[in-house]
Amino acid sequence: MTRSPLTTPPPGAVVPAAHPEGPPPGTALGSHYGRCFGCGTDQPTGLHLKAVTPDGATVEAEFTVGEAHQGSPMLAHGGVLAAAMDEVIGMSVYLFRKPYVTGRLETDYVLPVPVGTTLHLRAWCNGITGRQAYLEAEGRIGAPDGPVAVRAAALFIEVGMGHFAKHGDLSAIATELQDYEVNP
Ligand SMILES: CCCCCCCC(=O)SCCNC(=O)CCNC(=O)[C@H](O)C(C)(C)COP(=O)(O)OP(=O)(O)OC[C@H]1O[C@@H](n2cnc3c(N)ncnc32)[C@H](O)[C@@H]1OP(=O)(O)O
Repeated sequence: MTRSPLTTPPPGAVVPAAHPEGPPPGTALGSHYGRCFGCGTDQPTGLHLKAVTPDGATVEAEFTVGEAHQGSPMLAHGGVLAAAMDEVIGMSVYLFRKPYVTGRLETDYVLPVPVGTTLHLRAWCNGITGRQAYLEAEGRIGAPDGPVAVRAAALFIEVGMGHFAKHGDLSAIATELQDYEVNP
């Protein structure tokens, strides 16, 4: 991954262990919000990511590129692929049971991804320091050990629940985010 200093964990950043109250290894993660473009089942043209955590601290997911995800004829749009990386990385940092949002997302596009391809995604945390979480993901074509088509590195920033209350739909937040710790 070609990573900038902004997405590279500084010395002292710690890779967290699985949260004691997090999902056990092998758990399917489901959708965190029905209308989410990344994982929501109520979003017809969304990505419909299907995710599982193999160890409580990382995420593996599948995304099948559909007709609605094209940029050029029968090839995936780069922004859609970035959205898939954002989503799987977001799912992985949420395993630590605090609310985070994407601050920065960097993407390397390695291979074109035709419509109909199932991308096997994997995301993991390289370290957390203060409110900053440094994460990475990759997407492989056709199988978990298939050729790498896309890589991403990200900086996620921990926010209080007030972030979602101030900027989003407060009534939906109560049901969607009730599992996470509320920051002071
Ligand atoms: C299961 C769930 C899956 C979800 C997957 C999808 C995730 C998403 O897509 S989230 C939506 C997209 N992201 C957003 O909308 C975020 C919009 N941005 C914001 O709200 C704000 O800029 C926010 C919250 C990131 C930071 O603002 P704020 O809380 O005021 O913190 P701020 O003081 O600016 O920054 C905190 C630290 O992070 C650093 N930082 C913040 N943003 C960045 C950035 N883009 N690049 C580098 N550093 C940054 C700051 O420099 C600061 O560092 P330090 O503590 O060393 O001074």
